[in-house]
Amino acid sequence: MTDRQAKLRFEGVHKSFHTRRGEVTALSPIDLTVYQGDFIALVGPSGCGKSTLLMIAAGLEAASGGTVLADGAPMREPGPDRCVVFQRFALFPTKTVTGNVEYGLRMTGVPKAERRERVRETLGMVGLSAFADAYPHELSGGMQQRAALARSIVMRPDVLLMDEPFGALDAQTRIIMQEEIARIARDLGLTVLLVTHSVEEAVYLCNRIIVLTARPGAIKHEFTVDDDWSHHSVDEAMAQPGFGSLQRTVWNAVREEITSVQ
Ligand SMILES: Nc1ncnc2c1ncn2[C@@H]1O[C@H](COP(=O)(O)OP(=O)(O)OP(=O)(O)O)[C@@H](O)[C@H]1O
Repeated sequence: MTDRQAKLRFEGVHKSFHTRRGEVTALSPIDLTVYQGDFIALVGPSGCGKSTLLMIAAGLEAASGGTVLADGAPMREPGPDRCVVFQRFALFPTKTVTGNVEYGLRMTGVPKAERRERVRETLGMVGLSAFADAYPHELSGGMQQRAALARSIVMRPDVLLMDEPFGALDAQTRIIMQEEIARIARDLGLTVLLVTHSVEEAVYLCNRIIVLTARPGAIKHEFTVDDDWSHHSVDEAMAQPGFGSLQRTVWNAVREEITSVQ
């Protein structure tokens, strides 16, 4: 039991797609509660429904059944309380970094002076202050992903949904971004649901790791991460014996599912 507030709750949520080749069941009924301050990873074999669950949480995909509750109320559509960061940066190419980051605030009617202040503060947080007037094509991949992250966190979402957010980045940039999202999540007290293929990333960033079975995805096992590794740098954390042993345990659970369909 916990007295932390439930920000997002999946109750018997399942999903099938009707395709030309017949019905594809992506998700078996999922029961999962995301509490305030959780940093949860969804890991599992390719095609097990991780992104589908995230899209349902975002309101960008409809569940075939079950209920999703956002802050206790049934949720049916996208809202500024649940922002998504995708693997591909998805910035507006014709808007500057400032224009991109302030877009959601503008759409929700935040007055100009407050918008400018919040954008300034957020760009500082993600290390992009010097690039406020740059256009996406003038930025590196890592900087574009910082801008995409800024565009989400400027909204102070109840739940930040991230789908392989560092998957398109080079290995070095990825490590730096992992350390930065850990710091930002801590500073802002964010609640995060993260889809990742990297068990290492999950152990480093998360307090809960949900392993899904091969498709149709069901919850196979939930691991609790007792140590907050994200206070260390990634290389320091990985050097600790407890980190490696949890990483191996989680990976074995994922591997079991991958090999079950081979
Ligand atoms: N729009 C769609 N129409 C038809 N089938 C879909 C659609 N979206 C997803 N699927 C199917 O649902 C299943 C789950 O897909 P999903 O992308 O959620 O998996 P995933 O675990 O995120 O995969 P990966 O790790 O490879 O990104 C797959 O079999 C996929 O082909």
